[in-house]
Amino acid sequence: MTSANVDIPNGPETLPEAPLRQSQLHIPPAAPFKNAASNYLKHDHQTLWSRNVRNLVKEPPGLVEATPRGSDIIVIHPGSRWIRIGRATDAFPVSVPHVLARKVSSNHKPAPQLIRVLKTNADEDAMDTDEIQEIANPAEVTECITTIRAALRSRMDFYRILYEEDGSNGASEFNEGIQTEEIDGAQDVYKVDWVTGQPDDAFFIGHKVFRLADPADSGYEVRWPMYNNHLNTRYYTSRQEALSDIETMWENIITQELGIPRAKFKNHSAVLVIPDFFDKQTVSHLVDMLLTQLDFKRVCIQQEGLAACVGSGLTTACIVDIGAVKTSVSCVEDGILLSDTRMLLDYGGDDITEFLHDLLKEIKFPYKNIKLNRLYDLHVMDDLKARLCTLSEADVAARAYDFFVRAPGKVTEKYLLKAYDETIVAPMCIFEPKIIDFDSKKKVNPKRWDLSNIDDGDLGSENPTPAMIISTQHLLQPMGEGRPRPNIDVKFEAGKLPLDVAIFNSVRAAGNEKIKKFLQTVVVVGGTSLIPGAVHALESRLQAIAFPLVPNIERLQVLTTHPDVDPRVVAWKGVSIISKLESLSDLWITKSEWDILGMRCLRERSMIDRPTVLM
Ligand SMILES: Nc1ncnc2c1ncn2[C@@H]1O[C@H](COP(=O)(O)OP(=O)(O)OP(=O)(O)O)[C@@H](O)[C@H]1O
Repeated sequence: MTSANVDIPNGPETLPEAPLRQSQLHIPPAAPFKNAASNYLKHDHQTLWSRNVRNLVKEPPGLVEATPRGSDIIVIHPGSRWIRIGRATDAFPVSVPHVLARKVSSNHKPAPQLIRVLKTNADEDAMDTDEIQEIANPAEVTECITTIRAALRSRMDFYRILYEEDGSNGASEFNEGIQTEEIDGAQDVYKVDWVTGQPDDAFFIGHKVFRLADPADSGYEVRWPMYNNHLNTRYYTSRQEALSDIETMWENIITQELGIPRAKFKNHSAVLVIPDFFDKQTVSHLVDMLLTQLDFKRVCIQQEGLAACVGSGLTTACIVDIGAVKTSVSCVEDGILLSDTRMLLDYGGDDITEFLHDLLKEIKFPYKNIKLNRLYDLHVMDDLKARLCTLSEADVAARAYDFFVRAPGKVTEKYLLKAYDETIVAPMCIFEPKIIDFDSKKKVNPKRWDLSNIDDGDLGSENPTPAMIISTQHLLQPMGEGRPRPNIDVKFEAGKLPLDVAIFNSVRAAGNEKIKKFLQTVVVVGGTSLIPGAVHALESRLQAIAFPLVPNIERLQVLTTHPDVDPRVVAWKGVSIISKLESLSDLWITKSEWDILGMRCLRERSMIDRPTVLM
């Protein structure tokens, strides 16, 4: 509106301003602060969350009491190799290999297996597929093995254990002369009942995939949909494909193993256990799938580190979870996982399996035709790893072992094998990870994944944590006067750190005053922590790092779970305990909240950076 006082030169004739107000609505002046008495949106109970929780618990009282608390809660802990799943009231979860074999059309391009071998061991047969693409430089590999052996020898000298210079040569000579023994099917108690896919078998899941004779020949593709802390972007051609496999697997496992019909999923709640350093996009897709496709009543998110801490009966500890593909380190203090302390290491038990395979080939492994991209051969090597490997120097000795190869359509073969220090050199790679070919672990395989179909989340959406930044500081130093800082991928570089150094950096990131507290309770969990001697191996190395650097440290202790508790399921167990707590009622995400708030729910409805009231 033009003011009457303003003179507009040569403008239209202006009328004197009418004595009217701009609006007939009464706009009240702002209330003086001291008189503000409204409680609107000042209390938790007024939020959408609380209203929804109140609505959810408005069930007939008889119904609430009829079943034990937690019997309608399903705890799902997906990993790269295993998924653990069960009702919160179950003593133990069902453990199923997290793998699916899906029928594919005949013109489907098979997925690459990405198994790495040493150049000396690369066999011609394997080379004609595009699987074994990552071949380590033999000179570098030999140098790394020499470094590991030197470290082993100095530890054995320290413990006054004799190292046999000729141990591996002796084993090699023994293995060269080995004859196989054929075992009659009737006498083989572990004989495999091989299955071949029928035309209407669209897929196989879990243990059955290992019994599928020649999946490729029968038109099936074997897929592991999770890898590390994200969807398996190295293996699939799209995110949707991976999610659809996960949905098929989870639905089948819940219906068949837990006996809950699909129609009753809507009466159940799901707790999803996610990695400490999780990939936001992956978590978002999984929550969406649980609420939208699988139709669960509500979903809650818990992090592995906190879960393992609770499962170990502690509220404060530094948790080290050594899995198949990844190793996570994080500190939990009074029921809060300290985000700054999270470390995600890019190695695990599978690297030990591969390295053991390489080392055994060097000493004339008697089963010459082994290929780790065949599931039954992977099983042979995994089994040998579990029986042979040790991290205790006192166990190093030239010993003979037997193992059986059960291949489809063939008679079972029994082999003898002798090994010396290979049994300790292989698992020592977690302390000397230079031997691991990290470049082959890069997230996206450009041969398979449509790069135009990628969003930021598929390439990792979380920023590096302070613990990761501390770990790579030496790489970030300016090279000299006026020279720019190198542009490095902090998460990737921090993922290559030796386990003992990574743990020390994690506790350092908690702050100087807390270092001693966390070093007093370092808890090792995950499948790979089952290697005998792992606790002492870690404790002695951590002491060597921490004692000179931390003043007045009295005690440094590495623990594992109680012998009765399987370290592979301890995180699941912890979540099953948390799920039954009263305090969890604040943390459920319902479908309607997810529809309105989406990813915001993850921030506001998870225990990430929030204390768990353990009562
Ligand atoms: N007795 C054992 N000795 C040595 N290693 C073992 C033993 N039992 C299992 N493992 C190894 O533990 C690993 C599986 O551990 P776990 O079940 O914790 O992994 P995951 O949760 O599937 O994987 P990730 O945490 O990497 O996503 C495999 O590499 C397996 O070979």
